[in-house]
Amino acid sequence: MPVQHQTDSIILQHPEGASVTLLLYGATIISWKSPSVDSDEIKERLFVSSKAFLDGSKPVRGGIPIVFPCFGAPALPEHSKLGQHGFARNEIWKFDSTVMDNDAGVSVRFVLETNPRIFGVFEKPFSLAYVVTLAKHQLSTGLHVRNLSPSADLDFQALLHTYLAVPANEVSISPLTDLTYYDKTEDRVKKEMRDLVDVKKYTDSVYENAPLKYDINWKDGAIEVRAKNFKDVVVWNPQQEGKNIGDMEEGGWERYVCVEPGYVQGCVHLPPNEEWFGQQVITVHK
Ligand SMILES: O=P(O)(O)OC[C@H]1O[C@H](O)[C@H](O)[C@@H](O)[C@@H]1O
Repeated sequence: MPVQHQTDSIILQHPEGASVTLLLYGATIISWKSPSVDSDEIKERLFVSSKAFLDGSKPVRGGIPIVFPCFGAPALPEHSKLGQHGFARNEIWKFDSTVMDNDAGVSVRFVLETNPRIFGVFEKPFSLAYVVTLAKHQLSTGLHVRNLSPSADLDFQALLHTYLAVPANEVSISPLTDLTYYDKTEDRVKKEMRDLVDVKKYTDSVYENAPLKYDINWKDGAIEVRAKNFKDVVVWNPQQEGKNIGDMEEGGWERYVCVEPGYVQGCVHLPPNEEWFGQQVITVHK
């Protein structure tokens, strides 16, 4: 069965070996396995900490949590009751439909609508849909945000917090040269001078108006991330600071880099009754 329904998760299975496991909690993808281009060996492509909570008691430390409607601590007055990274990553989403199921791939759609708990912290009428598409070497994740208000804008930030399983001390991310970024580790704005960005030291960088296509390379691997409408990208690896993260496994920071396409500098002002779509497409090249 290409789409398997478990009590609290959905498993997608591609005929040529790729698979995805998604928790309904947060619509968080917690596993993406894919063959390499030059071999049929199936590898896990996402990092999830062995200390992550997968029981819905806390956002998952790894995989692809969805950040909405604020990134980091809330900045807008109407977001003031929200926690870090908003509520989408810690609400239970509903499976909506299988969008596609053929030899090219399998695609499923999830939805999140408001509920009394969300309404208590965020009164704006909205609906979210998340479309996950699995192909042999590719995972696409698209977030649709609909403003259900007939009269007021919906202001939000959104981001896909992707933990790529890579050797962090070898990996490079490019092209980010000449971009302006906010270095959260130093609380200041900088210009990126490096052609190849690494995460050998504690890195928490928010690149603004980024090129929407990123090459993530290391000795034995190559992954490309493309984005649509997520104009910014965050590169995060805590290095030894990871010891202060309760649900991070010891040394986990050596096994991933977060490359997070998002709209997080400023926010989307979505007019009444309109829809916005942001997407990332991750392709395994090696
Ligand atoms: O610990 P979390 O709430 O999951 O956030 C994890 C990280 O998310 C983003 O990458 C932010 O830029 C970081 O500042 C933050 O530490």
